[in-house]
Formats: sequence, structure tokens, C-alpha cells
Amino acid sequence: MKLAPTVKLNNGYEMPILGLGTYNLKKSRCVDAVRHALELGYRHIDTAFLYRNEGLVGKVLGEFVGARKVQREQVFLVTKLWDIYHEPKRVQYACELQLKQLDVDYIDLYLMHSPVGVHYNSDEDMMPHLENGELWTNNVDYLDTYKSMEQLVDLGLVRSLGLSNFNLDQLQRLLLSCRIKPAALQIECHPELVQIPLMELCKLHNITVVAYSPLGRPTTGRPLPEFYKDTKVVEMAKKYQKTPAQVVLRYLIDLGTVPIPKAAQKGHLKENLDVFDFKLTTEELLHFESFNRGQRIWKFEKAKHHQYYPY
Ligand SMILES: NC(=O)C1=CN([C@@H]2O[C@H](COP(=O)(O)OP(=O)(O)OC[C@H]3O[C@@H](n4cnc5c(N)ncnc54)[C@H](OP(=O)(O)O)[C@@H]3O)[C@@H](O)[C@H]2O)C=CC1
Ligand SMILES: O=C1CO[C@H](CO)[C@@H](O)[C@@H]1O
Repeated sequence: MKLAPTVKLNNGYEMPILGLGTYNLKKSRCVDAVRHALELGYRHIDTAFLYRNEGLVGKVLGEFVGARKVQREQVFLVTKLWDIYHEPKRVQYACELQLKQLDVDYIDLYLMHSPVGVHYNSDEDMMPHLENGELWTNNVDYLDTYKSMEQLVDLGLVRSLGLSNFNLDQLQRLLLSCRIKPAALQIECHPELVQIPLMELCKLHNITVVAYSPLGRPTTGRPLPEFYKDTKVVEMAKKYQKTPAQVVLRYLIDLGTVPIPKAAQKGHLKENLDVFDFKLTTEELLHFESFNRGQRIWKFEKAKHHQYYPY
């Protein structure tokens, strides 16, 4: 079994440079995917309160730890504080709820899912809406939320903190006041959206960039992104005896990011982890720049009215 290499985070913890995304994995598909992934050698799993699958992820992880197939410390478990828990008084409650669902006593990396706070009705009502159809947001400052997240590290509930869906100004503002530097920033990143200035800022502060939707969500009903059919990408795939998806993941790794592709199919899971035995040339890497049109898949338009809307 071959494991992915790791990157050292700015706090010394190691993160495998390829993880399993679990958005939209429900019921037995989730259980099967996480099981296959751990069997294949995945040691980094990305979930979120929002995905409603933390219980299943935790169940499979517990099964593997119980059977001594893996030790808890060998799996880098990432989850996210959902937007309804931004009020400082709710942060520890949310984290403890998630620890319980995941059936673990610490989370490796806890991300603020987005800078936008959402009104809390109940743990079940994750997307409360106003009568006009807008998301029912609140004005909690993400700096206050983050301060409460820092206490989770002090309490030993969380090892590393991170952010997701923050823009450059928001990250900069947070860096000016935080006590514990974020170890990672999770952002949409694939050949059609490579946010260079934001990534440069992360590099400067040694913040690891985690690439979400790294494959551009093929086979999810969206048209197949152009780079899959590009003659040069297809040629690269042939040259290295890989698939275009593997070439894309290799490109993102060579950019210095940590991709977290989601896959339910075993063939995909296997393919995505098998990207550590080749490297693209400078010319091949440069070719990918032609696809970078700032094409965002996730626009979070329901929060467009909010002062902290990031795009
Ligand atoms: N922080 C945030 O706001 C967000 C975080 N994320 C995280 O990022 C993860 C990945 O992003 P996601 O949006 O799921 O999209 P991805 O870009 O990972 O695409 C997933 C799709 O690609 C298919 N696929 C996987 N591997 C291959 C392959 N080798 N060849 C061809 N197709 C393949 C999958 O098919 P199949 O399942 O059938 O195998 C699935 O339909 C999420 O699951 C989630 O964990 C995502 C969005 C937002
Ligand atoms: O991680 C995510 C996946 O999908 C959600 C939409 O349903 C996003 O809001 C979120 O950021």
C-alpha cells in the first residue's frame, strides 16, 4: 500500500498531500467510499457539519482503528465549523457536537467553512432563509468566531485551525489579529480557477492551500471542463500513462496545493491516489495557465448581500 507524501504545516503537524473529499457522499456510498479509501491508503479525509456525513465517516474510521488496520493518529481528519455557529458562544458547542458525531477526541484541522455567519434556529436547520428567499445571515465578525476557535486548540479539541472561502483581504485582516495562525486555507482550485495573489499570500505566511473541487466536478451533471479534452493534456496523460484527471491532480500538487478530490467509484479513488510517481515538466505546467480564466463553480450567491461575501 502506497501512502501519499505529507506536507509540514506551519505548526509542525503533517498533512498528507492528497485527501478524500466527501461532499454529497451519503449513506452506504459514503461508508463504502471511506472504507475503500482507507484500504487503498488514503490518510486524509475532508468532511463538514454541512455534509451530514460526519457520523458515517466516524463510524468507518472507528471500525478501522478498532480492527487495528490504522491508528487514529495516522489519519488526518478535517472538518468545518458551519456558518450557523459563528456566534462565539456556539463555537465550542458545535465542535463538541462534531467530535461526538465523528466519534474522535480531537480533530486534526478545523476550518471556518466561510466568513459569512448565518442565523441559528436549530442544529438541523443549516440554511435558514428569509421570506424574500435570501439566506438569513447575521453580522458576526469572523474575527470573533476565530477567537473562539483558538480556544478549541487550547482545550486540545482541535490540533490545527484553518479557513475556507476567505478572500485575500479577509485573510489579511485575520492575520493581523489572530493569536494562532491558520495552518491551511481551503479554496476552490482547479485549472480554471487558480487564485495566484491569494496563494502568494498563503506562501508568505506558510499557510497550506487545500484545493477543493480540484477536478472541476466532472460527472456531476456539469459539462466536462475543457481541460479534459485538451489535446496537450490528453498527450500528457498518454506520455505518463495516466488519465487527464491524474494529470490535473499532479498539476495542482506541483502548484503546491493539497487536492481533496471526491470519488465514490473505487476506480476513481485508486486513480486519484496514484499521482506520486510522475512529475510534469515546466512547459507542461505552463500549459495549464491557459485554462485559468477565473471560472468559479461555487459562487454562494445566496449570501451575495452580506458584508463578508467573499467574491
Ligand atoms: N470548503 C468548501 O466550501 C468546499 C469544499 N469541498 C470539498 O472538496 C471536495 C472535492 O470537491 P467536489 O466538489 O466534490 O468535486 P471534485 O472536483 O472532487 O469532483 C468530484 C467528481 O469527480 C468525479 N471523479 C473523481 N475522480 C475522478 C477521476 N479520476 N476521473 C474522473 N472523474 C472523477 C467523481 O465521480 P464519482 O464520485 O462517481 O467517483 C465526482 O463526480 C468535496 O467533496 C468537499 O470535501 C467542495 C466544495 C466546497
Ligand atoms: O462545502 C460546500 C459544499 O456545498 C455547499 C452547497 O451545498 C457549499 O455551500 C459548501 O461550501
